[in-house]
Amino acid sequence: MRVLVSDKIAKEGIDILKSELKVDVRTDLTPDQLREIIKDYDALVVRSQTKVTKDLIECSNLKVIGRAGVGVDNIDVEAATLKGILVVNAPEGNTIAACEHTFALMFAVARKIPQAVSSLKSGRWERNKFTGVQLSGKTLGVIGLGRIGKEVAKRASSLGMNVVGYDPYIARENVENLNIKLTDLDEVLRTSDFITFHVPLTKATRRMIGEEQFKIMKDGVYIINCARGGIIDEKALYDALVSGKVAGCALDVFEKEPPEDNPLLSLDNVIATPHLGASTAEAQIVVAEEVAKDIIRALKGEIVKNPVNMVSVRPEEYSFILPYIRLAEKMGCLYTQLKNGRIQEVEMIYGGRLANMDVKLVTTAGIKGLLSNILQVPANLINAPIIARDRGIKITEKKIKEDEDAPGTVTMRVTTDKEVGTISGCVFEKDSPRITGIDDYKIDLIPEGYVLITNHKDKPGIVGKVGTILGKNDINIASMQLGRKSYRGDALMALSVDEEIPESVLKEIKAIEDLKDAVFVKL
Ligand SMILES: NC(=O)c1ccc[n+]([C@@H]2O[C@H](COP(=O)([O-])OP(=O)(O)OC[C@H]3O[C@@H](n4cnc5c(N)ncnc54)[C@H](O)[C@@H]3O)[C@@H](O)[C@H]2O)c1
Ligand SMILES: O=C(O)[C@H](O)COP(=O)(O)O
Repeated sequence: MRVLVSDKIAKEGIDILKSELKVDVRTDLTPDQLREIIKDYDALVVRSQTKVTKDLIECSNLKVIGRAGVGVDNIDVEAATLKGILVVNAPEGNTIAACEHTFALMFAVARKIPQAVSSLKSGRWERNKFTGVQLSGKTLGVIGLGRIGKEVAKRASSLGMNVVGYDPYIARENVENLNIKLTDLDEVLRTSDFITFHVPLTKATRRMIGEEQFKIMKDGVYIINCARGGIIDEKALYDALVSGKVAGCALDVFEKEPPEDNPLLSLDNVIATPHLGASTAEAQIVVAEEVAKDIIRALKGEIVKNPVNMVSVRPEEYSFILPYIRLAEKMGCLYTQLKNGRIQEVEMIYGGRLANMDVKLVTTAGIKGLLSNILQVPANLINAPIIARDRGIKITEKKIKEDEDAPGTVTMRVTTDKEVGTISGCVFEKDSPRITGIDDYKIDLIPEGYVLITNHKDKPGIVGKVGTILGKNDINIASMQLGRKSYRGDALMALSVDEEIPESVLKEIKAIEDLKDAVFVKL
């Protein structure tokens, strides 16, 4: 497996990649050169510089794209998802670095440090020119209270600042102990002396601050943006800086990076750094290591720690849920081999301990299994929900919260235009998945290898006839499961066999009297 690293990441991450994969580090590539070679790689590792466009994704054979950092706005995640490419990032490693850089910028803009340094170095001693403002006692507006925003708020309080925050997506309890007044955007803009941004660049946050928002702000406000260029309209910011509405501004990020002839950089009251928020030795080691480990996990087909476009599993539930992920996929795979009809709805029903867990990945695995035998391009854990949605399949989850101490059970209830069918399963002991039911029949089948499933009348002789035909054709039976609805009523047999059953042999089996149907499945 080959990995291309196209932005500079720490050596520690490269070493981890090299321990298992063939790694090329090429930080000098033009977009055209990258496009030319990308088809030869299974994985791509980037920071914010490489633009992973739809076009690049479409001409690649990538299985995973790793972002050594938080923001994935340089990656067309939607295009990757549609192609079934996993995107992973390293969201926690640079939180403190970005938070500290925010304060570095806040102090620097408040005390005009860069301007004073450059004046002094050019031989001047201009003490009167560089009087600053104090942070203590001022109100800091924090827009976005995720990992970085919260760390900023915490430290601001200890500097004696009053903190007001805006983040419509977090629960109040999440910031309860942080001494923040959580309020609406207008109030934050109206009451703050300093405003700092910690939101991702999304459709909703792009230009969330423009001419109208500057009008609401206090005269002489200071702006710090260590999140993403594009969140603040740069033209409106320029005008506000020129008019004096904004006293000073500190930018680490720009709408276009590197900024070419950006008029903001010509203003005395603007200080700036070239996207250095995450650039500490410590943060770079952690993000490089994190992303490298996830790249290896992804290429091995293991569950990754920081998926961007796949539902994740809570770390504490990981080892319990993992065998159910495999089981659900087998259940889906069995269903489509066993039954016909256009799938309209899939209900995943969870019981026992599973009913208290986040089981989205188990559901996704079930859908992946259902789609696995019917599509040209195979479904995977990334694109299965999208493929299902595009095919008009409704997916629901139900949790039965009785008997929470019992082992987890999962039932896949599939509605097609012909019938409603169910497959049930359970994981015995530590890692021993079983199919425990097909429709109303109770069985105990290890979902592996080749299985012959028959529907027949429960009467003496039928099982023997099937066995004779298999024996005659040198097909070895590994195990047998029988389920029946009632004595001498309808019955189901699941025979695990060691060899593939050819169509001609299956035809012979189907011709047995009182045997209604026989299907050969591969699990
Ligand atoms: N300058 C740098 O080098 C640097 C370093 C790290 C991160 N960043 C940027 O900082 C951003 C935040 O990082 P994080 O780790 O704190 O991310 P995070 O996901 O933990 O936090 C983002 C917060 O923004 C909130 N949010 C989203 N949309 C919003 C909206 N429309 N209005 C208000 N709040 C909204 C979310 O609810 C979330 O709480 C990243 O997306 C990245 O772009 C920059
Ligand atoms: O989103 C991030 O992680 C930061 O913006 C850091 O970007 P970088 O890895 O290009 O420094």
